[in-house]
Amino acid sequence: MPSLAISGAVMSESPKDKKEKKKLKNQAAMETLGSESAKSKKESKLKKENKKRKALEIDDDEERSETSSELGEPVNAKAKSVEAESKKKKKKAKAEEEEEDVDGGEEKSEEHPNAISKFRISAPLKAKLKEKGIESLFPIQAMTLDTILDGSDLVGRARTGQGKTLAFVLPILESLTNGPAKASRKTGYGRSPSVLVLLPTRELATQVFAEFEVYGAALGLTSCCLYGGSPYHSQEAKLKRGVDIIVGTPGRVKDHIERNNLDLTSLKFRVLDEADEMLRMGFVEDVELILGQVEDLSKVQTLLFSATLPNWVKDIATRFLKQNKKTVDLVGNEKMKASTNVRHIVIPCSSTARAQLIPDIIRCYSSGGCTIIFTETKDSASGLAGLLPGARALHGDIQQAQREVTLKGFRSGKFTTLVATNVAARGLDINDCQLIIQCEPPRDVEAYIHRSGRTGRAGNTGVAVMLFDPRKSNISRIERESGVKFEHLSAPQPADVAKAAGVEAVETINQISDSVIPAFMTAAEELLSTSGLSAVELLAKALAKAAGYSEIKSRSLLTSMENYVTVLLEAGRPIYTPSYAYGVLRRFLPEEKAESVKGLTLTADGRGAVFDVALEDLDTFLTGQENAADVSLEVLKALPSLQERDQSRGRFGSGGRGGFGDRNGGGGRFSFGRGGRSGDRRNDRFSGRPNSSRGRSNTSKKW
Ligand SMILES: Nc1ncnc2c1ncn2[C@@H]1O[C@H](COP(=O)(O)OP(=O)(O)OP(=O)(O)O)[C@@H](O)[C@H]1O
Repeated sequence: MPSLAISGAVMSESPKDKKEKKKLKNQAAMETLGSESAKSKKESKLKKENKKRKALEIDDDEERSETSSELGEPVNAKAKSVEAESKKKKKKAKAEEEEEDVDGGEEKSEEHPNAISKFRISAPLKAKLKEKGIESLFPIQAMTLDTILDGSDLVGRARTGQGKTLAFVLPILESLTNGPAKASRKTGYGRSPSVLVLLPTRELATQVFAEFEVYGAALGLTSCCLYGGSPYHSQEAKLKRGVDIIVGTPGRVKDHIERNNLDLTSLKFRVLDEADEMLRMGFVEDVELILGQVEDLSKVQTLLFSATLPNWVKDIATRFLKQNKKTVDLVGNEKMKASTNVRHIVIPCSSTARAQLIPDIIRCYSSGGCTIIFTETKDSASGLAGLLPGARALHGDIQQAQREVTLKGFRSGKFTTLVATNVAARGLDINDCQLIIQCEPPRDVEAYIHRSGRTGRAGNTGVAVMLFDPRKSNISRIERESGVKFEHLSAPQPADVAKAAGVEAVETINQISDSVIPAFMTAAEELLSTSGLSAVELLAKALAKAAGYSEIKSRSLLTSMENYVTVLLEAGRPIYTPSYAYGVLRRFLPEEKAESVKGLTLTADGRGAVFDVALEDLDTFLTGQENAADVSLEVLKALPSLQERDQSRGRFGSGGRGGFGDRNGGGGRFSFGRGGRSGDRRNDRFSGRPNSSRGRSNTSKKW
């Protein structure tokens, strides 16, 4: 089973790597000494380990049996047969281990099962991998390398951040220089490319291109990146000289074909990276045109990789990949589809409270690393970036040159908060990205998986926080479809955040030179004698100032708005509708006070309603309830389970009086929600299925 391999490789971290390095050193020393016995011992050990490694890889026979069926199904059938097979293999591996223990097994436990020394990777590439700190292959890489090198078409799926890029980069480079594609690939000045990699976004294209540049250079191969928004001239010049590998977005690649700059007739490899996204964006026709350029389909290998392969992608795989394609699916039918290295948190928050809340979330969850915030629209990305100190926006309306500057600045740590649309959701690999914040639930589960997967990469951990408005969002669908078990938390309370800030402020004070003391001594003494506060209290105030606090506000649990508190209303009988709850409030409050509550939502048990009350009105509410029979109001410390949007609709319909619309006409309460009341342009690309009728000019504007 795939999971066998996952556990082996993903866990490979520093202590083990140190051991591996030591082991490799030992091996090198043995070879230098020319010790025949050591050499033969090593060879026989390598043979055995190769066998074991093979046991972790896909089985050719099993794959053959699945090739004619559709993409989604083989995984099930395969899972069973692989499970039986893997039991056999486990037994066999155990026997081998015991055998090795007899003849010096102490070495065995130190070497990683997927150490790069064990793979068909040539010396220069191995050296480059080591230079980049890569000593062993990740499971998706280990399980696909031989298959690709041996010439098969392949569909590869692994969770975000598990190294899918190198899973195609390495075997392609090897095949072109030492493998089957070597003999027939074009060489020399003006050569047409051997490899085409298509991806959905410019940022991702640049990133994958960089990998080909680094590893391709080690083997003397050249690459070119083709994406829109950048001048044609330099791309044309490069193509004219001849390159081996093209990485690009469909629109610009198509443009170059139409301008006769690009000849794709003799490709050896075609890669569709994040194919589902590319097709969802409406690039189907472009992709078809591009893939259709190859003259002899039997001579080209097609590879398709993504962390998500929605069912409809199987049609695409059937159309573009050979019938006998192989499938390596490390997610398969496992419940959890999102990254397992990420803590998935949801916090209720109204759109109006986001800008106040997000800095505190960053303070509490970013561990000092960088944060990507996802918004649904370009306007809200720009708007939010403007409100958050030191943040920058990234979306499709920003000039390409500026997009590149922004991403470079973010990667290099010049600023630590990026506010982006889905343009940054796929594939981007940003070092030290600790926290993802989604301002509202995305429309589909794939977007959730990819966005949250911008953290917790390559075996690291991270946190993904999703804000949601319980009255408008349905997070249980995302939870169900992604297999994520959300941690339901309330917004960090300002007092808690301030405590954390106090610790930082102590550091700041400690760093101040003692030389300042004499100058401030007199003022300090005078303050102490006149303020009526103790020295510790005054010091606390000084720390607050150093941390940027002049007061501590309260924050509601429900909408996360400052200076509001969340209250539970019960009326001695079930509360079935919001209008009934408003009716109860009007029994003991003036009309305008009853109408002033924010975010009124029914509890999941149907016994009450929760809402936010302005701190200044709280007394009026609490005193008022005493005059109403059977009514109780309780200021909440934790939020109870609430009814979600669909639940309420299903039960009560959506159009009734006092429904979940904004009773105040959109002002102040959730006024930026899904209905687009704010006039904010919403990205319209998630139509759920690829829309071939949408033109490129249309789609290129979406983010
Ligand atoms: N064998 C390896 N050992 C250590 N690090 C690796 C290895 N392979 C890849 N990485 C690193 O893991 C990170 C994630 O890799 P990559 O971007 O290819 O993931 P991915 O599976 O394509 O993710 P996504 O689905 O989000 O696009 C990168 O920083 C990459 O350099």
